[in-house]
Amino acid sequence: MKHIYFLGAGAWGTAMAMHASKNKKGLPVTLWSRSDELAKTIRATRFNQQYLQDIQLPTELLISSDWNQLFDDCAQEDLLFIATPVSGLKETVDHLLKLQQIPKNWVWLCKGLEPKTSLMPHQVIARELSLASANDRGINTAVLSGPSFASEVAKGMPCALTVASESNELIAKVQDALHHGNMRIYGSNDIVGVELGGAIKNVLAIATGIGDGLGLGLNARAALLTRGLAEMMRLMTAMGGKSETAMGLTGVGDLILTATGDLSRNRRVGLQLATGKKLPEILKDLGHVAEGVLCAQAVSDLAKSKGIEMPITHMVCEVLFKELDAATAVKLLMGRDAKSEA
Ligand SMILES: NC(=O)C1=CN([C@@H]2O[C@H](COP(=O)(O)OP(=O)(O)OC[C@H]3O[C@@H](n4cnc5c(N)ncnc54)[C@H](O)[C@@H]3O)[C@@H](O)[C@H]2O)C=CC1
Ligand SMILES: O=C(CO)COP(=O)(O)O
Repeated sequence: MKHIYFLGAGAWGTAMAMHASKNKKGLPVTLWSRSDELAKTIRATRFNQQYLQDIQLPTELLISSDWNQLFDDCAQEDLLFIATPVSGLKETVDHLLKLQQIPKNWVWLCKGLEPKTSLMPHQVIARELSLASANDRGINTAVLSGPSFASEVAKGMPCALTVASESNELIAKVQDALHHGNMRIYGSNDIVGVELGGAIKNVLAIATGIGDGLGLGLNARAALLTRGLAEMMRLMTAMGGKSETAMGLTGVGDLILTATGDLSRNRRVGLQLATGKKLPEILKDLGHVAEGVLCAQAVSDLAKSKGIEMPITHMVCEVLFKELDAATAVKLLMGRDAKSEA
């Protein structure tokens, strides 16, 4: 590996590129933005004020918006991180596959499902690779996830993440690139469990934000998180993931962080829904993606197609898309019939 690339200069791509640029081997790291203007501003000021306020970028981090020259000097064994939201995955992969020369190790950082198809990110990528007949281009893939607010990572605060892949070689490569300083990287082979944990915790963070915003109390919050975790585990195992993954960093770990930490965009959406503010206005003011809003329906549809009950997720969809008022949603959840906990 000679070079590390990050595609997508939002909060998370920027924070992770900053961390990677301090790698033990002194490998060059390039952060690519699709916006010429943002790339120019970051290069001139060393700040990405649009997505990561008041945090200075290290001088060694390279910034580019030149797609055509980005990989001119790349080697196949280089590491490429795709840091766009789920909505940018398809386009990014399609663009990559049109280039003559690209790194062959891809790791995505997004947390969600594709709307309408309910596909997990690894399935979206597999679909695009096979549509482009690119399966034989020897691309190795992995997902990196876990409890990690971008601003804390950008400030070098401690955090632990999980990389999941079928390739132990790629897991080791990602650990080599990122396991240093205040970041620990654990390995896993459970791609489905890791991806579903990341998507579902975002929906549950909206639910917890709603509950906290309505002032339902700490008992309610604990109940919501625990029953939400049960929903996560049910869908995960039905889709072939491991229940242990739900109990790890990318499951309960990220759920605790996102549902209870006010830095979470998804939680903030929930808090504002509880005040009666309308979704379009909330999203306009947020200035960032809230993946839980984009994937709640996809999670709910996937659960339905597998015959899995996810009442909290279903109620989040009703509040988000059917204008069900938040207090009524709570009443409906509390009014469900008594049942066994398992
Ligand atoms: N911000 C955080 O703390 C964390 C975010 N994530 C995940 O990482 C993903 C990205 O999140 P953020 O960077 O925080 O979002 P953000 O809203 O801060 O930035 C999104 C960035 O993606 C870019 N983008 C969107 N579509 C694109 C495309 N087709 N091609 C190239 N660039 C594109 C936008 O221009 C923008 O720069 C999300 O799935 C999120 O759930 C994961 C861990 C932590
Ligand atoms: O995924 C995250 C933390 O692990 C970020 O969560 P939000 O997108 O809700 O801010």
